[in-house]
Amino acid sequence: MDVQMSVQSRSPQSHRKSDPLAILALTGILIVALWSALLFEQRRNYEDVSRHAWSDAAGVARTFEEHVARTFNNIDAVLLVLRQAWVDDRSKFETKVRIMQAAYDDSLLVQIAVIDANGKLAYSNLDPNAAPVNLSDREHFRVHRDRSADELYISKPVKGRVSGRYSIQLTRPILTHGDHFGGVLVISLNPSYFSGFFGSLDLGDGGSIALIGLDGIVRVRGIDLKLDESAIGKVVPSDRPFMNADAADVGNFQAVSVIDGVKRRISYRQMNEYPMVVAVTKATEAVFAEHERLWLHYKWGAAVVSVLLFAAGAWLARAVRLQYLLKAHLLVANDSLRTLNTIAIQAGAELGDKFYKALELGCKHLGVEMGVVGALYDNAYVVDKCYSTVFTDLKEGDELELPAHHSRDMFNSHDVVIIRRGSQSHSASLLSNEVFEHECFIGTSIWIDDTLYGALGFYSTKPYAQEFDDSDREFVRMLGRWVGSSIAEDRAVKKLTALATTDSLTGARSRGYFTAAVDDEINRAHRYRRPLALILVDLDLFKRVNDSYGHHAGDETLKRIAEIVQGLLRTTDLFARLGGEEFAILMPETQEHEAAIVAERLRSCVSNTKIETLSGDVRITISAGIAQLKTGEDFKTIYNRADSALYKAKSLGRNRVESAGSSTVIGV
Ligand SMILES: Nc1nc2c(ncn2[C@@H]2O[C@H](COP(=O)(O)OP(=O)(O)OP(=O)(O)O)[C@@H](O)[C@H]2O)c(=O)[nH]1
Repeated sequence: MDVQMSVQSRSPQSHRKSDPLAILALTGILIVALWSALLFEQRRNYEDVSRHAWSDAAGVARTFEEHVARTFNNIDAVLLVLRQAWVDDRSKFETKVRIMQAAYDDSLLVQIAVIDANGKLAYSNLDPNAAPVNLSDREHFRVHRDRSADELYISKPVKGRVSGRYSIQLTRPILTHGDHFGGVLVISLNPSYFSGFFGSLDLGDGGSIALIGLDGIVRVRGIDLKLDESAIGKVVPSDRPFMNADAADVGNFQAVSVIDGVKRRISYRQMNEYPMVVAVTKATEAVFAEHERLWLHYKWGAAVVSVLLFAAGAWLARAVRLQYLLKAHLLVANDSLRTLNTIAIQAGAELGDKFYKALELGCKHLGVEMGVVGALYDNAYVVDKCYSTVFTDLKEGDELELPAHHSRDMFNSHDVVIIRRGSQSHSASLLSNEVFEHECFIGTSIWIDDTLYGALGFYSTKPYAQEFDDSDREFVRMLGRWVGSSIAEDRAVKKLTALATTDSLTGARSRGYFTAAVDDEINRAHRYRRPLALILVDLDLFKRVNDSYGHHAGDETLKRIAEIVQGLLRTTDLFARLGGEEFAILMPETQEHEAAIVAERLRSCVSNTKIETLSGDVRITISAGIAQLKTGEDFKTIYNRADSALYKAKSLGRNRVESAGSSTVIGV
């Protein structure tokens, strides 16, 4: 059978790549979205924290300013009262000083002192008998003496010669007799009073408060709830906004401290009544510490989620891609099988040809060199068909050693088995290595109605030429089923054909088959002018057998006689039961006298045979009429002549052979 078949290669030409890519793109978008949302949230949170930090610092600065102003106002009031007392009555002055001391404890009040017009210490509450040290170099003394205006002066912090402590000095001039400069009244305040005032307020690590003169000199600086003595008297850089005369009275800025190098957010307020600025600071690092800590957690969390998302996306994309590949492979395999089926049906292929085409298709599809369909008998594996591009010695009927391991697994499991050289079960191969040095194998058992028939296997000599995948597995499984169903179909067709062409009782050809075949033989005999003889055989007095032994014995007799006749004929002779107890024998290449010899032999054999039936032994004879095909004769006429000869044999007493005889027979 010449069957043309186009087989697609195992690699599908195209498959949908867009979906796996879309999954990856979606994963990428999700990751970008996650990070965008996170960055947005981080920015928002940063600005929130920043805003709160500014507003906290501004609030504290406002309160601090009020506190300082209130304190300065109170102390100024005290200065006025004490100055009046000093001028009026010394003892009254000392009484008021004691009252002041009691009212303002050590936490605020460091010293109350009076300097006379010559700059000599005239009084100190710390040591009423103190030596009259010269304090004319003090800033406040010079200011009051030179200005001669009655105003409060807040001097730069100094370390007291008497107290030995840093203090902020609030002073007023003493005016006598028509506003003449009579000295200076000094109240020294403890800077810690200001720095410690905010002990209950949390400015965070590195947060500070400061009182700074418009001259840029630090009066007080408290940091981490303690007075920072080292900062007292330091000059702040001139680039600070509050140092600018045009700057707003209230403001915020960020700068690195010249004192400790820490970056801070600073909220300042210029005091209304005094040439002072209050500044509240928060260390930038401390402000954002919590924010940074959270952000670090979020970053790690997002990184982990991103990695997981990516891994899940990649896994999904790969799974989808494999799915598409598998589907594409299976479609190719399915198409190939459909092609195979169509071709096989259209061409009315023989089973062997079907096997061959299936093996050819399998080899091309899988990219291997050899395919074998074999049947399994007790202890042997017999080749039904082999297709090979490299090896041709293996042919139909070759018997192979019964395979071990992998094919046994295959036979046991109904499933597809894949073997690669080096794997454990390779050692015992389906085909010994002397026959075919194969490196990899894929095969499946063939089952017909739950009965093991054999196996379908494909082999490659190339070591890792093939990575058999799930689609190959499915392809071989489908091909195995196809081969199995082809065998089953072939068997069914043969059975049906046999049923239609054979007489079910005697096993001789049926009347229908005989009638169809006889015309072909007659035509051939006429065309090639070859002799053709027809013998009609009829059992003698068969009715009596039925009557005497029963119908079943009659059947047995018919069957036995058919066996005898069939056994004495050539294979080219066509023996058929025409009906009842009448048989016909069409004998190509046979002349009438030769047919007569055969008929005589049949007659003799039957008459000498005792036919054993369940009802007893039957003895029967046959009569035969013979005719040889004449020129231009058809079946009907040759039949009639043979039938006449048969009639004659019956008439002449049965158990006889009679020939029609004719001078015009062909093939003599
Ligand atoms: N048991 C059995 N009997 C059959 C079958 N077909 C036909 N017969 C019988 O064969 C007998 C034929 O009888 P007849 O036609 O009278 O011929 P005969 O008895 O053989 O007599 P002659 O042909 O004249 O020798 C009939 O009784 C049929 O019933 C069959 O398939 N089985």
